[in-house]
Amino acid sequence: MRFSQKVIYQIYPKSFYDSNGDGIGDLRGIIAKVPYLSRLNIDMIWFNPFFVSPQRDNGYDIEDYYQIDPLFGTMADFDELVQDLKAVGIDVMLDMVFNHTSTQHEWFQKALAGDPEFQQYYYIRPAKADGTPPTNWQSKFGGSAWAPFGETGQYYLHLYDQSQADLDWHCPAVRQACANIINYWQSKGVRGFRFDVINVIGKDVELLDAPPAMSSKVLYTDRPIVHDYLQELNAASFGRHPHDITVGELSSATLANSIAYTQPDRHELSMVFNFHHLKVDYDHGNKWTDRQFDFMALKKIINDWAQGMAAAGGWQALFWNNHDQPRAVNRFGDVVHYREKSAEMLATVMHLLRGTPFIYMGEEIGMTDPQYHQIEDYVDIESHNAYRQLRAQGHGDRAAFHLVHVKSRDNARTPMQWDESPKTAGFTTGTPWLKPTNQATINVTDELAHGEIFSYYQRLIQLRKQLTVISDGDYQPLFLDHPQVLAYLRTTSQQQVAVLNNFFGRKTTVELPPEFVGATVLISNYGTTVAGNAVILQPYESIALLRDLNKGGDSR
Ligand SMILES: O=P(O)(O)OC[C@H]1O[C@H](O[C@H]2O[C@H](CO)[C@@H](O)[C@H](O)[C@H]2O)[C@H](O)[C@@H](O)[C@@H]1O
Repeated sequence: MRFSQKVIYQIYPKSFYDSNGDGIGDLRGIIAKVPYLSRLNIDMIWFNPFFVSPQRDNGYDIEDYYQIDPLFGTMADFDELVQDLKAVGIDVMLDMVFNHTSTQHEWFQKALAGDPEFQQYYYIRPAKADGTPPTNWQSKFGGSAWAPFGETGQYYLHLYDQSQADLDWHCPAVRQACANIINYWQSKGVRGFRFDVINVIGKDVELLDAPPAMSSKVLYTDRPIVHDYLQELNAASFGRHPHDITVGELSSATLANSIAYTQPDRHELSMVFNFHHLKVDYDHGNKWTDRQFDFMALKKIINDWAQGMAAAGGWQALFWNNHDQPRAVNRFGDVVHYREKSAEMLATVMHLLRGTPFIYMGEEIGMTDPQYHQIEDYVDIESHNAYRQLRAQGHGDRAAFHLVHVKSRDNARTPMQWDESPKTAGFTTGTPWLKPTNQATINVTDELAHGEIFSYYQRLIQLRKQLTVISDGDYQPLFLDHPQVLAYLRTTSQQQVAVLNNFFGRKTTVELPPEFVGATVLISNYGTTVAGNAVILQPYESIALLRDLNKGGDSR
Protein backbone atom coordinates (compact mmCIF):
# COMPACT_ATOMS: atom_id res chain seq x y z
CA MET A 1 0.00 0.00 0.00
CA ARG A 2 1.23 3.52 -0.76
CA PHE A 3 2.18 5.74 2.17
CA SER A 4 -0.45 8.30 1.10
CA GLN A 5 -3.25 5.70 1.44
CA LYS A 6 -2.64 5.11 5.13
CA VAL A 7 -4.71 6.28 8.07
CA ILE A 8 -3.31 6.44 11.61
CA TYR A 9 -5.26 6.04 14.86
CA GLN A 10 -4.08 7.53 18.14
CA ILE A 11 -4.42 5.74 21.48
CA TYR A 12 -3.87 7.43 24.82
CA PRO A 13 -3.06 4.18 26.68
CA LYS A 14 -3.98 5.48 30.11
CA SER A 15 -7.56 5.98 28.93
CA PHE A 16 -8.24 3.27 26.37
CA TYR A 17 -9.11 0.09 28.28
CA ASP A 18 -8.12 -1.19 31.71
CA SER A 19 -7.55 -4.96 31.92
CA ASN A 20 -6.67 -5.27 35.61
CA GLY A 21 -9.13 -3.03 37.43
CA ASP A 22 -6.64 -0.46 38.73
CA GLY A 23 -8.50 2.34 36.91
CA ILE A 24 -5.68 2.95 34.44
CA GLY A 25 -5.68 1.75 30.86
CA ASP A 26 -2.92 -0.70 29.97
CA LEU A 27 -1.33 -2.71 27.17
CA ARG A 28 -3.34 -5.86 27.86
CA GLY A 29 -6.44 -3.69 27.63
CA ILE A 30 -5.39 -2.61 24.16
CA ILE A 31 -4.70 -6.24 23.19
CA ALA A 32 -8.26 -7.07 24.26
CA LYS A 33 -9.59 -4.40 21.90
CA VAL A 34 -7.61 -5.35 18.77
CA PRO A 35 -10.77 -6.75 17.11
CA TYR A 36 -12.49 -3.37 17.61
CA LEU A 37 -9.50 -1.52 16.19
CA SER A 38 -9.27 -3.76 13.15
CA ARG A 39 -12.87 -2.92 12.19
CA LEU A 40 -11.82 0.59 11.24
CA ASN A 41 -9.26 -0.59 8.67
CA ILE A 42 -6.59 1.72 10.03
CA ASP A 43 -2.95 1.10 9.16
CA MET A 44 -0.97 2.23 12.17
CA ILE A 45 -1.55 3.20 15.80
CA TRP A 46 0.34 6.01 17.50
CA PHE A 47 0.60 5.30 21.23
CA ASN A 48 1.26 8.13 23.65
CA PRO A 49 4.30 7.31 25.81
CA PHE A 50 4.12 4.27 28.09
CA PHE A 51 7.79 4.23 29.08
CA VAL A 52 8.93 4.36 32.69
CA SER A 53 7.98 7.77 34.01
CA PRO A 54 7.04 9.54 37.24
CA GLN A 55 3.87 10.54 35.28
CA ARG A 56 3.99 14.21 36.26
CA ASP A 57 3.00 14.98 32.65
CA ASN A 58 1.33 11.64 31.92
CA GLY A 59 4.39 10.00 30.44
CA TYR A 60 5.88 12.99 28.59
CA ASP A 61 8.41 13.03 31.43
CA ILE A 62 10.43 9.92 30.59
CA GLU A 63 12.75 8.28 33.11
CA ASP A 64 13.74 5.25 31.03
CA TYR A 65 13.21 5.12 27.26
CA TYR A 66 13.92 1.39 27.13
CA GLN A 67 11.36 0.02 29.59
CA ILE A 68 7.59 -0.19 29.77
CA ASP A 69 6.17 1.54 32.84
CA PRO A 70 4.71 -1.21 35.10
CA LEU A 71 1.58 0.95 35.25
CA PHE A 72 0.92 -0.14 31.66
CA GLY A 73 2.32 -3.68 31.63
CA THR A 74 5.49 -5.53 30.68
CA MET A 75 7.77 -5.90 27.70
CA ALA A 76 6.14 -9.27 27.02
CA ASP A 77 2.75 -7.46 26.80
CA PHE A 78 4.28 -4.98 24.40
CA ASP A 79 5.70 -7.73 22.15
CA GLU A 80 2.34 -9.48 22.13
CA LEU A 81 0.56 -6.24 21.25
CA VAL A 82 2.89 -5.60 18.30
CA GLN A 83 2.31 -9.12 17.02
CA ASP A 84 -1.46 -9.06 17.47
CA LEU A 85 -1.74 -5.75 15.68
CA LYS A 86 0.54 -6.89 12.88
CA ALA A 87 -1.69 -9.94 12.42
CA VAL A 88 -4.58 -7.62 11.52
CA GLY A 89 -2.45 -5.32 9.35
CA ILE A 90 -1.79 -2.56 11.88
CA ASP A 91 1.70 -1.20 12.60
CA VAL A 92 2.88 0.51 15.77
CA MET A 93 4.08 4.11 16.11
CA LEU A 94 5.79 5.14 19.35
CA ASP A 95 6.11 8.59 20.87
CA MET A 96 9.69 9.82 21.14
CA VAL A 97 10.01 12.66 23.63
CA PHE A 98 13.46 14.00 22.87
CA ASN A 99 13.20 17.68 23.73
CA HIS A 100 13.41 16.83 27.42
CA THR A 101 13.74 13.99 29.90
CA SER A 102 12.29 13.59 33.35
CA THR A 103 14.53 15.00 36.04
CA GLN A 104 14.36 11.42 37.40
CA HIS A 105 16.20 10.14 34.32
CA GLU A 106 19.62 8.79 35.22
CA TRP A 107 21.29 11.34 32.90
CA PHE A 108 19.83 14.20 34.90
CA GLN A 109 20.52 12.49 38.20
CA LYS A 110 24.16 11.98 37.24
CA ALA A 111 24.39 15.61 36.15
CA LEU A 112 22.94 16.68 39.48
CA ALA A 113 25.47 14.50 41.28
CA GLY A 114 28.20 16.58 39.57
CA ASP A 115 29.17 14.33 36.62
CA PRO A 116 30.49 16.83 33.99
CA GLU A 117 29.79 14.38 31.14
CA PHE A 118 26.06 14.41 31.89
CA GLN A 119 25.93 18.10 32.73
CA GLN A 120 26.56 18.62 29.01
CA TYR A 121 23.27 16.82 28.26
CA TYR A 122 21.18 19.69 29.64
CA TYR A 123 21.05 23.49 29.55
CA ILE A 124 22.61 24.35 32.91
CA ARG A 125 23.42 28.01 33.20
CA PRO A 126 24.51 30.44 35.93
CA ALA A 127 22.04 32.87 37.43
CA LYS A 128 22.16 36.51 36.35
CA ALA A 129 24.30 38.80 38.50
CA ASP A 130 21.25 39.63 40.64
CA GLY A 131 20.59 35.94 41.30
CA THR A 132 17.55 35.75 39.01
CA PRO A 133 17.19 33.01 36.34
CA PRO A 134 19.54 33.11 33.32
CA THR A 135 16.88 34.44 30.90
CA ASN A 136 13.34 35.79 31.04
CA TRP A 137 11.90 32.76 29.18
CA GLN A 138 8.54 31.46 30.33
CA SER A 139 7.67 27.80 30.67
CA LYS A 140 4.82 26.72 28.40
CA PHE A 141 3.13 25.33 31.49
CA GLY A 142 3.42 28.66 33.35
CA GLY A 143 6.12 30.49 35.35
CA SER A 144 9.83 30.77 34.61
CA ALA A 145 11.43 28.24 32.26
CA TRP A 146 14.32 27.87 34.71
CA ALA A 147 14.53 25.94 37.97
CA PRO A 148 17.39 25.77 40.49
CA PHE A 149 19.93 23.07 39.63
CA GLY A 150 20.22 21.48 43.05
CA GLU A 151 22.25 23.55 45.50
CA THR A 152 24.72 24.74 42.83
CA GLY A 153 23.32 28.25 42.49
CA GLN A 154 22.82 27.45 38.77
CA TYR A 155 19.60 26.82 36.89
CA TYR A 156 18.45 24.22 34.35
CA LEU A 157 16.09 24.95 31.46
CA HIS A 158 12.62 23.41 31.29
CA LEU A 159 10.34 24.71 28.54
CA TYR A 160 7.55 22.50 29.98
CA ASP A 161 7.12 21.30 33.57
CA GLN A 162 9.91 21.71 36.08
CA SER A 163 10.27 17.92 36.05
CA GLN A 164 10.99 17.98 32.26
CA ALA A 165 14.58 19.17 31.77
CA ASP A 166 15.45 20.26 28.22
CA LEU A 167 18.12 18.19 26.52
CA ASP A 168 20.99 20.05 24.87
CA TRP A 169 21.14 18.73 21.34
CA HIS A 170 24.49 20.46 20.75
CA CYS A 171 25.94 17.58 22.72
CA PRO A 172 26.79 14.75 20.23
CA ALA A 173 26.18 12.09 22.91
CA VAL A 174 22.56 13.28 23.28
CA ARG A 175 21.97 12.93 19.55
CA GLN A 176 23.54 9.47 19.47
CA ALA A 177 21.51 8.39 22.51
CA CYS A 178 18.26 9.42 20.75
CA ALA A 179 19.22 7.50 17.60
CA ASN A 180 19.99 4.43 19.74
CA ILE A 181 16.55 4.59 21.35
CA ILE A 182 14.85 4.65 17.94
CA ASN A 183 16.98 1.76 16.68
CA TYR A 184 16.13 -0.30 19.73
CA TRP A 185 12.36 0.07 19.22
CA GLN A 186 12.74 -0.43 15.46
CA SER A 187 14.40 -3.77 16.20
CA LYS A 188 11.32 -4.71 18.24
CA GLY A 189 9.03 -4.26 15.25
CA VAL A 190 8.01 -0.62 15.66
CA ARG A 191 7.45 1.00 12.25
CA GLY A 192 6.48 4.55 13.16
CA PHE A 193 7.87 7.32 15.35
CA ARG A 194 6.20 10.51 16.51
CA PHE A 195 8.57 13.20 17.74
CA ASP A 196 7.24 15.41 20.50
CA VAL A 197 7.68 19.21 20.05
CA ILE A 198 10.61 18.43 17.78
CA ASN A 199 11.01 21.94 16.35
CA VAL A 200 12.13 23.40 19.68
CA ILE A 201 15.22 21.20 20.11
CA GLY A 202 17.55 23.69 18.39
CA LYS A 203 18.24 26.34 21.01
CA ASP A 204 21.29 28.56 20.61
CA VAL A 205 24.42 27.92 22.70
CA GLU A 206 24.17 31.39 24.16
CA LEU A 207 20.68 31.83 25.58
CA LEU A 208 19.48 35.44 25.59
CA ASP A 209 16.59 37.35 27.12
CA ALA A 210 13.63 37.88 24.80
CA PRO A 211 13.28 41.62 24.08
CA PRO A 212 10.29 43.29 25.80
CA ALA A 213 6.97 42.48 24.10
CA MET A 214 8.51 39.56 22.19
CA SER A 215 7.71 35.98 23.08
CA SER A 216 10.74 33.89 23.97
CA LYS A 217 9.33 31.26 21.55
CA VAL A 218 11.01 33.04 18.65
CA LEU A 219 14.40 32.38 20.20
CA TYR A 220 14.04 28.61 20.24
CA THR A 221 11.40 27.60 17.66
CA ASP A 222 12.26 26.34 14.13
CA ARG A 223 15.92 27.35 14.42
CA PRO A 224 17.84 26.32 11.26
CA ILE A 225 19.90 23.77 13.18
CA VAL A 226 16.75 21.65 13.78
CA HIS A 227 16.96 20.59 10.13
CA ASP A 228 20.59 19.47 10.62
CA TYR A 229 19.66 17.49 13.70
CA LEU A 230 16.76 15.78 11.94
CA GLN A 231 18.89 14.87 8.94
CA GLU A 232 21.49 13.38 11.25
CA LEU A 233 18.86 11.44 13.23
CA ASN A 234 17.26 10.22 10.01
CA ALA A 235 20.59 8.89 8.71
CA ALA A 236 21.44 7.24 12.03
CA SER A 237 18.07 5.58 12.65
CA PHE A 238 14.68 5.55 10.91
CA GLY A 239 16.06 6.65 7.52
CA ARG A 240 17.67 3.21 7.21
CA HIS A 241 14.19 1.74 6.94
CA PRO A 242 12.51 3.48 4.00
CA HIS A 243 9.01 2.27 4.92
CA ASP A 244 9.04 3.63 8.47
CA ILE A 245 6.72 6.57 9.05
CA THR A 246 7.75 9.58 11.11
CA VAL A 247 5.71 12.54 12.23
CA GLY A 248 7.01 15.63 13.97
CA GLU A 249 4.84 17.55 16.40
CA LEU A 250 5.59 21.20 15.74
CA SER A 251 4.99 24.01 18.16
CA SER A 252 4.06 27.27 16.37
CA ALA A 253 5.94 26.26 13.21
CA THR A 254 6.00 28.24 10.00
CA LEU A 255 4.72 26.77 6.74
CA ALA A 256 8.14 27.21 5.13
CA ASN A 257 9.83 25.18 7.85
CA SER A 258 7.10 22.55 7.79
CA ILE A 259 7.66 22.11 4.08
CA ALA A 260 11.38 21.75 4.68
CA TYR A 261 10.87 19.19 7.46
CA THR A 262 8.87 16.97 5.10
CA GLN A 263 10.17 17.34 1.54
CA PRO A 264 11.28 13.77 0.76
CA ASP A 265 14.63 14.69 -0.76
CA ARG A 266 15.69 16.51 2.43
CA HIS A 267 15.52 13.26 4.43
CA GLU A 268 14.05 14.72 7.61
CA LEU A 269 10.49 13.53 8.48
CA SER A 270 7.57 11.94 6.64
CA MET A 271 5.02 14.47 7.88
CA VAL A 272 4.27 17.08 10.54
CA PHE A 273 1.48 18.21 12.82
CA ASN A 274 0.91 21.94 13.04
CA PHE A 275 -1.61 23.55 15.39
CA HIS A 276 -2.53 26.84 13.73
CA HIS A 277 -6.03 25.68 12.78
CA LEU A 278 -6.70 24.79 16.42
CA LYS A 279 -5.98 28.30 17.66
CA VAL A 280 -8.85 30.02 15.83
CA ASP A 281 -10.82 30.06 19.08
CA TYR A 282 -8.01 31.69 21.07
CA ASP A 283 -8.53 35.33 21.93
CA HIS A 284 -5.43 37.28 20.81
CA GLY A 285 -3.43 34.06 20.81
CA ASN A 286 -4.34 33.29 24.42
CA LYS A 287 -5.49 29.70 24.89
CA TRP A 288 -7.19 30.29 28.24
CA THR A 289 -10.08 32.27 26.75
CA ASP A 290 -13.54 31.31 25.53
CA ARG A 291 -14.70 32.63 22.21
CA GLN A 292 -16.52 31.38 19.13
CA PHE A 293 -14.09 30.11 16.51
CA ASP A 294 -13.25 32.37 13.59
CA PHE A 295 -14.51 30.38 10.60
CA MET A 296 -12.89 32.53 7.91
CA ALA A 297 -9.54 32.30 9.73
CA LEU A 298 -9.94 28.51 9.93
CA LYS A 299 -10.63 28.30 6.19
CA LYS A 300 -7.65 30.44 5.37
CA ILE A 301 -5.29 28.35 7.51
CA ILE A 302 -6.51 25.03 6.14
CA ASN A 303 -6.29 26.30 2.59
CA ASP A 304 -2.91 28.02 2.94
CA TRP A 305 -1.33 24.93 4.46
CA ALA A 306 -2.90 22.45 2.04
CA GLN A 307 -1.94 24.59 -0.94
CA GLY A 308 1.52 25.48 0.34
CA MET A 309 2.38 21.88 1.20
CA ALA A 310 1.06 20.56 -2.12
CA ALA A 311 2.91 23.15 -4.18
CA ALA A 312 6.25 22.35 -2.54
CA GLY A 313 5.90 18.59 -2.08
CA GLY A 314 5.58 18.72 1.72
CA TRP A 315 3.21 16.41 3.61
CA GLN A 316 0.81 17.14 6.46
CA ALA A 317 -0.55 15.04 9.30
CA LEU A 318 -4.28 15.86 9.22
CA PHE A 319 -6.13 16.02 12.52
CA TRP A 320 -8.72 17.80 14.64
CA ASN A 321 -8.17 15.95 17.90
CA ASN A 322 -5.38 14.68 20.04
CA HIS A 323 -4.64 14.16 23.73
CA ASP A 324 -3.90 17.90 24.22
CA GLN A 325 -6.99 19.36 22.56
CA PRO A 326 -10.60 19.73 23.68
CA ARG A 327 -12.84 17.60 21.44
CA ALA A 328 -13.22 19.29 18.04
CA VAL A 329 -16.92 18.49 17.90
CA ASN A 330 -17.38 20.77 20.95
CA ARG A 331 -15.31 23.53 19.39
CA PHE A 332 -16.39 23.47 15.75
CA GLY A 333 -19.63 21.51 15.79
CA ASP A 334 -22.89 21.45 17.71
CA VAL A 335 -22.94 18.71 20.32
CA VAL A 336 -26.48 19.53 21.42
CA HIS A 337 -28.43 19.49 18.15
CA TYR A 338 -26.11 18.00 15.53
CA ARG A 339 -23.49 15.89 17.28
CA GLU A 340 -23.44 13.12 14.69
CA LYS A 341 -23.67 15.35 11.64
CA SER A 342 -21.03 17.76 12.89
CA ALA A 343 -18.66 14.89 13.86
CA GLU A 344 -19.05 13.46 10.35
CA MET A 345 -18.61 16.81 8.66
CA LEU A 346 -15.36 17.46 10.54
CA ALA A 347 -14.12 13.97 9.65
CA THR A 348 -14.88 14.57 5.97
CA VAL A 349 -12.86 17.80 5.90
CA MET A 350 -9.71 16.03 7.11
CA HIS A 351 -10.05 12.60 5.51
CA LEU A 352 -10.46 13.89 1.97
CA LEU A 353 -7.61 16.43 2.21
CA ARG A 354 -4.08 15.88 0.94
CA GLY A 355 -2.01 14.42 3.78
CA THR A 356 -2.30 11.59 6.31
CA PRO A 357 -5.42 11.54 8.51
CA PHE A 358 -5.04 10.82 12.23
CA ILE A 359 -8.07 9.71 14.26
CA TYR A 360 -7.93 10.28 18.00
CA MET A 361 -9.61 7.49 19.99
CA GLY A 362 -13.28 8.14 20.60
CA GLU A 363 -13.58 10.49 17.64
CA GLU A 364 -15.05 7.62 15.62
CA ILE A 365 -17.99 7.39 18.03
CA GLY A 366 -18.39 11.17 18.38
CA MET A 367 -17.08 11.51 21.95
CA THR A 368 -17.49 14.96 23.48
CA ASP A 369 -15.87 16.93 26.32
CA PRO A 370 -16.84 15.78 29.83
CA GLN A 371 -19.22 17.67 32.07
CA TYR A 372 -17.08 18.52 35.09
CA HIS A 373 -18.14 20.86 37.87
CA GLN A 374 -15.07 21.39 40.01
CA ILE A 375 -11.35 21.89 39.47
CA GLU A 376 -10.64 18.72 41.49
CA ASP A 377 -12.15 16.68 38.63
CA TYR A 378 -9.11 17.58 36.50
CA VAL A 379 -5.78 15.77 36.74
CA ASP A 380 -3.72 17.53 34.04
CA ILE A 381 -0.81 19.54 35.38
CA GLU A 382 -1.20 22.27 32.73
CA SER A 383 -4.87 22.71 33.66
CA HIS A 384 -4.09 23.09 37.35
CA ASN A 385 -1.28 25.56 36.63
CA ALA A 386 -3.60 27.55 34.36
CA TYR A 387 -6.33 27.60 37.00
CA ARG A 388 -3.88 28.95 39.60
CA GLN A 389 -2.60 31.58 37.18
CA LEU A 390 -6.09 32.66 36.13
CA ARG A 391 -7.06 33.04 39.79
CA ALA A 392 -3.87 35.01 40.43
CA GLN A 393 -4.71 37.27 37.47
CA GLY A 394 -7.98 38.18 39.18
CA HIS A 395 -10.47 35.76 37.61
CA GLY A 396 -13.08 34.58 40.09
CA ASP A 397 -13.37 30.90 40.91
CA ARG A 398 -16.24 30.30 38.47
CA ALA A 399 -14.64 32.25 35.63
CA ALA A 400 -11.27 30.49 36.05
CA PHE A 401 -13.01 27.11 36.23
CA HIS A 402 -15.02 27.89 33.09
CA LEU A 403 -11.86 28.64 31.08
CA VAL A 404 -10.24 25.40 32.22
CA HIS A 405 -13.47 23.58 31.41
CA VAL A 406 -13.46 24.71 27.78
CA LYS A 407 -9.74 24.35 27.08
CA SER A 408 -8.33 21.67 29.37
CA ARG A 409 -6.30 18.87 27.84
CA ASP A 410 -8.27 16.49 30.05
CA ASN A 411 -11.25 17.08 27.75
CA ALA A 412 -9.60 14.60 25.42
CA ARG A 413 -8.21 12.29 28.06
CA THR A 414 -11.39 10.94 29.61
CA PRO A 415 -11.67 7.16 29.34
CA MET A 416 -12.91 5.60 26.14
CA GLN A 417 -16.63 5.02 26.55
CA TRP A 418 -17.20 1.34 25.78
CA ASP A 419 -20.70 1.11 27.20
CA GLU A 420 -23.20 3.06 29.26
CA SER A 421 -22.07 1.79 32.70
CA PRO A 422 -22.42 4.57 35.25
CA LYS A 423 -19.10 5.78 36.69
CA THR A 424 -16.90 3.47 34.54
CA ALA A 425 -18.23 3.58 30.97
CA GLY A 426 -17.08 -0.04 30.69
CA PHE A 427 -13.47 1.18 30.73
CA THR A 428 -12.52 -0.48 34.01
CA THR A 429 -13.91 -2.64 36.78
CA GLY A 430 -12.30 -0.23 39.25
CA THR A 431 -12.38 3.55 39.62
CA PRO A 432 -11.27 5.38 36.47
CA TRP A 433 -8.29 7.71 36.95
CA LEU A 434 -10.35 10.43 35.20
CA LYS A 435 -14.13 10.54 35.31
CA PRO A 436 -16.20 9.75 32.20
CA THR A 437 -19.51 11.65 32.15
CA ASN A 438 -21.28 11.25 28.80
CA GLN A 439 -21.44 7.49 28.42
CA ALA A 440 -25.20 7.21 28.84
CA THR A 441 -25.64 8.73 25.37
CA ILE A 442 -22.26 8.16 23.70
CA ASN A 443 -20.56 4.77 23.83
CA VAL A 444 -19.10 2.13 21.53
CA THR A 445 -21.84 -0.45 22.14
CA ASP A 446 -24.62 1.93 21.14
CA GLU A 447 -22.65 3.41 18.28
CA LEU A 448 -21.96 0.01 16.69
CA ALA A 449 -25.58 -1.04 17.13
CA HIS A 450 -27.46 2.10 16.08
CA GLY A 451 -25.03 4.94 15.36
CA GLU A 452 -23.87 6.36 12.05
CA ILE A 453 -20.49 7.93 12.86
CA PHE A 454 -18.36 4.78 13.06
CA SER A 455 -19.58 3.45 9.73
CA TYR A 456 -19.08 6.89 8.18
CA TYR A 457 -15.43 6.79 9.30
CA GLN A 458 -15.09 3.31 7.79
CA ARG A 459 -16.31 4.67 4.46
CA LEU A 460 -13.94 7.65 4.56
CA ILE A 461 -10.97 5.39 5.32
CA GLN A 462 -12.00 3.10 2.48
CA LEU A 463 -12.20 5.97 0.01
CA ARG A 464 -8.58 6.91 0.67
CA LYS A 465 -7.53 3.35 -0.07
CA GLN A 466 -9.69 3.05 -3.19
CA LEU A 467 -9.23 6.37 -4.94
CA THR A 468 -5.90 7.82 -6.02
CA VAL A 469 -7.53 11.19 -6.35
CA ILE A 470 -8.06 11.18 -2.54
CA SER A 471 -4.69 9.76 -1.57
CA ASP A 472 -2.52 11.54 -4.12
CA GLY A 473 -4.57 14.16 -5.89
CA ASP A 474 -3.51 17.76 -6.06
CA TYR A 475 -5.32 20.39 -3.97
CA GLN A 476 -7.17 23.52 -5.08
CA PRO A 477 -9.41 25.74 -2.93
CA LEU A 478 -13.06 26.32 -3.76
CA PHE A 479 -15.53 29.02 -2.61
CA LEU A 480 -12.87 30.82 -0.56
CA ASP A 481 -15.25 33.68 0.26
CA HIS A 482 -18.28 31.58 1.22
CA PRO A 483 -19.17 32.46 4.83
CA GLN A 484 -20.42 28.97 5.77
CA VAL A 485 -18.76 26.45 3.52
CA LEU A 486 -15.24 25.09 3.52
CA ALA A 487 -14.71 23.47 0.14
CA TYR A 488 -11.88 22.21 -1.99
CA LEU A 489 -11.01 20.22 -5.08
CA ARG A 490 -8.73 17.22 -5.35
CA THR A 491 -7.45 16.43 -8.81
CA THR A 492 -5.44 13.85 -10.75
CA SER A 493 -5.10 13.55 -14.50
CA GLN A 494 -8.00 11.06 -14.40
CA GLN A 495 -10.47 12.35 -11.85
CA GLN A 496 -11.57 15.30 -9.79
CA VAL A 497 -13.39 15.45 -6.47
CA ALA A 498 -15.21 18.47 -5.02
CA VAL A 499 -15.60 18.37 -1.23
CA LEU A 500 -18.23 20.70 0.27
CA ASN A 501 -18.66 21.13 4.04
CA ASN A 502 -21.20 23.30 5.82
CA PHE A 503 -19.73 24.36 9.19
CA PHE A 504 -22.98 25.78 10.57
CA GLY A 505 -26.35 24.71 11.94
CA ARG A 506 -28.31 26.43 9.18
CA LYS A 507 -28.80 25.45 5.55
CA THR A 508 -26.85 27.13 2.81
CA THR A 509 -26.53 26.91 -0.96
CA VAL A 510 -23.55 26.66 -3.26
CA GLU A 511 -23.46 26.89 -7.03
CA LEU A 512 -21.46 23.97 -8.33
CA PRO A 513 -18.81 24.62 -10.94
CA PRO A 514 -20.61 23.68 -14.22
CA GLU A 515 -18.30 20.72 -14.88
CA PHE A 516 -19.63 19.04 -11.70
CA VAL A 517 -23.23 18.98 -12.83
CA GLY A 518 -24.11 15.30 -13.13
CA ALA A 519 -21.10 14.14 -11.08
CA THR A 520 -21.36 11.09 -8.80
CA VAL A 521 -21.95 11.55 -5.08
CA LEU A 522 -18.96 9.85 -3.49
CA ILE A 523 -20.06 10.31 0.09
CA SER A 524 -22.60 12.43 1.94
CA ASN A 525 -23.54 12.40 5.60
CA TYR A 526 -27.19 13.11 4.66
CA GLY A 527 -27.45 10.71 1.75
CA THR A 528 -28.04 13.71 -0.51
CA THR A 529 -28.38 13.35 -4.26
CA VAL A 530 -27.56 16.26 -6.51
CA ALA A 531 -29.48 17.34 -9.60
CA GLY A 532 -28.61 20.58 -11.36
CA ASN A 533 -25.92 22.97 -10.23
CA ALA A 534 -27.34 24.38 -7.00
CA VAL A 535 -26.53 22.28 -3.96
CA ILE A 536 -28.45 22.93 -0.77
CA LEU A 537 -26.27 21.89 2.15
CA GLN A 538 -28.13 20.91 5.31
CA PRO A 539 -26.78 21.83 8.78
CA TYR A 540 -23.28 20.39 9.09
CA GLU A 541 -23.64 18.55 5.82
CA SER A 542 -20.67 17.24 3.90
CA ILE A 543 -20.85 16.02 0.37
CA ALA A 544 -18.10 14.91 -1.98
CA LEU A 545 -18.69 14.71 -5.73
CA LEU A 546 -16.54 12.79 -8.17
CA ARG A 547 -16.15 13.38 -11.88
CA ASP A 548 -14.14 11.51 -14.43
CA LEU A 549 -11.92 13.85 -16.43
CA ASN A 550 -11.55 11.51 -19.38
CA LYS A 551 -15.24 11.01 -20.02
CA GLY A 552 -16.38 14.47 -19.01
CA GLY A 553 -19.18 12.89 -16.99
CA ASP A 554 -19.66 10.93 -13.84
CA SER A 555 -17.80 7.74 -13.09
CA ARG A 556 -15.68 5.99 -10.50
O1 LIG B 1 0.57 24.94 21.20
P1 LIG B 1 1.91 24.80 20.53
O2 LIG B 1 2.97 25.68 21.14
O3 LIG B 1 1.78 24.96 19.03
O4 LIG B 1 2.50 23.35 20.79
C1 LIG B 1 1.90 22.14 20.44
C2 LIG B 1 1.66 21.28 21.66
O5 LIG B 1 2.90 21.23 22.39
C3 LIG B 1 2.87 20.59 23.67
O6 LIG B 1 2.57 19.22 23.52
C4 LIG B 1 3.49 18.15 23.63
O7 LIG B 1 4.55 18.33 24.56
C5 LIG B 1 4.22 18.38 25.95
C6 LIG B 1 5.52 18.26 26.71
O8 LIG B 1 6.15 17.05 26.36
C7 LIG B 1 3.23 17.29 26.40
O9 LIG B 1 2.73 17.65 27.67
C8 LIG B 1 2.08 17.15 25.41
O10 LIG B 1 1.20 16.15 25.81
C9 LIG B 1 2.70 16.91 24.05
O11 LIG B 1 1.76 16.61 23.05
C10 LIG B 1 1.77 21.26 24.52
O12 LIG B 1 1.68 20.64 25.77
C11 LIG B 1 0.42 21.19 23.84
O13 LIG B 1 -0.57 21.84 24.62
C12 LIG B 1 0.52 21.88 22.49
O14 LIG B 1 -0.70 21.66 21.79
